[in-house]
Amino acid sequence: MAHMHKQYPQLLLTASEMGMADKSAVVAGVPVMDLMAAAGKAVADAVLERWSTCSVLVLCGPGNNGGDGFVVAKLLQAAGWSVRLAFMGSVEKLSPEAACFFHAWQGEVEEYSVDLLEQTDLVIDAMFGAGLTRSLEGKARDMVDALIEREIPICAVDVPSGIDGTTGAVLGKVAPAELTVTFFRKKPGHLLFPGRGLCGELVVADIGIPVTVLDELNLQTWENSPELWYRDYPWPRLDGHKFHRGHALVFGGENITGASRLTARSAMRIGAGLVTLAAPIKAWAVYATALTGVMVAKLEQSQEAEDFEELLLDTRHNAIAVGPGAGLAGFESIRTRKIVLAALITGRATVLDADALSAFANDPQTLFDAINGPCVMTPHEGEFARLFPKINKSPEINNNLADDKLTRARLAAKQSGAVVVLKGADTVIASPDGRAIINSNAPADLATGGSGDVLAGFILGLLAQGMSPFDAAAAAVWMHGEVGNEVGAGLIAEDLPEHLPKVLAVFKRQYLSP
Ligand SMILES: NC(=O)C1=CN([C@@H]2O[C@H](COP(=O)(O)OP(=O)(O)OC[C@H]3O[C@@H](n4cnc5c(N)ncnc54)[C@H](O)[C@@H]3O)[C@@H](O)[C@H]2O)[C@@H](O)CC1
Ligand SMILES: [K+]
Repeated sequence: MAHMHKQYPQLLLTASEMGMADKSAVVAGVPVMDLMAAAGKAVADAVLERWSTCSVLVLCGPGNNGGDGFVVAKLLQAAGWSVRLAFMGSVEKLSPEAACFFHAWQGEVEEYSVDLLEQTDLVIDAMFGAGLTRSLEGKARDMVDALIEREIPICAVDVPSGIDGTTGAVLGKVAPAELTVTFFRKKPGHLLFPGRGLCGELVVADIGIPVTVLDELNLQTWENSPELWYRDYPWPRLDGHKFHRGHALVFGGENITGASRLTARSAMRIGAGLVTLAAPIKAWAVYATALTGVMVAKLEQSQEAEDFEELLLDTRHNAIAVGPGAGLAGFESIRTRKIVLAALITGRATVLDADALSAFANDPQTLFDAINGPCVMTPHEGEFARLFPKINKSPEINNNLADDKLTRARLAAKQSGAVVVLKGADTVIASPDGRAIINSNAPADLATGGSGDVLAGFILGLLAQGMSPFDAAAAAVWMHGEVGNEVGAGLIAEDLPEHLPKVLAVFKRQYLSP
């Protein structure tokens, strides 16, 4: 990710970072009046593009989000729409800019009342944006309740009111928008659930903030996109050789053999030159029968960990995956731990998933202490809670107001020394150095058994080809989402590696062609 430049459109800004960007824009000579006028115009334009003339109610709040609302109201009225405006707050407390646009509105200013919704076809939600600090109360809350109940189409300014733009948390209740127009850059709350599910279509509008303001901010959060890592993607070289493409090693248990097979096959599909699956002797025949391109190594009974260590003496095994189907019952748990530690002590690139994480639930520190090389952990929420029990309760988590996935993943990466892929519909990939990526292309179809085993395999395959753990994790998560979209409804985990070539072909055409 050496090429990750600050001005990439994928950068995400928290509320305070956005505030700093606004200030820098002003210092650079763009007055707040201009920013607010541009913000309001962007919203009005987006509305005019999508809806035909109708009765619109603009709900303005006490801060600058309301200021944007005054601008929208005036523009829609100028376009011939029937516009009513309701304002909550005191004019004296408005910022000079918002006050100026308030006075420019020549129509009636009404009080908040749910009766206003009677003859309303469309609502502009300019109640609260980045300045929201607590749950909505009183008339604003009543209005939101009524909006939820009546299902009137809503266009939200910046964020649907009640969403914390930094975390995606809902403070109180939120009426879902059909369209959200935000400014300059997306905010994490547009991509993290529950916020993401309430934004509807998301438009990012340029309001005249110069991109150079980003240089002054130490921004560390991006929306996942090939733009972030395609330059480091390990395409096979024409003069290459399978040995240049790495040799991945996967541990497979004896009870659930499908999981590690999916991992191994997925590592091959994404381009690992060779993949060996090491399996206990009891299950060896199952693996050997089922696998063709993937090689199978035998681990003798009750010395599986020792045999695995011996395989690791061969330094050509340059990337290792442990977890899918590794086993947790009785002695299996001890064995899984031994195998994980044997992998980590080599300092080679390692993916830890599923049982490899749960096996350390009682002693996470031993795992974290052993991580001294490139390592990617891929917990889902359950595994995360087992491995990082303190993080879910720590005060950094937005004063316990929100289940802030971004902060949790970052803290976990820092604490463990591994790249943490906190899985879900809004998977977060966090690096121990503080960088984080939110993924946004995964369809719901991916929530199916074995899907995580495939993801572990994609990461493994990219690590084997020499990609750095943060890049490999981001690329694999993105590919996983794309294949999910490619297969769509009816998807089963087995489909994922099989449809990957189609996704790779499109990706290659888009990002590798001259
Ligand atoms: N700062 C700028 O330069 C720009 C800001 N813009 C707009 O300004 C917004 C941010 O403006 P503000 O920082 O004024 O924030 P808001 O407009 O979101 O609201 C802040 C006000 O609401 C109050 N408040 C917070 N939570 C409340 C609650 N639950 N109940 C009642 N009152 C509550 C605060 O005390 C404060 O008075 C952005 O979302 C965007 O829409 C745009 O105009 C573009 C330029
Ligand atoms: K809003």
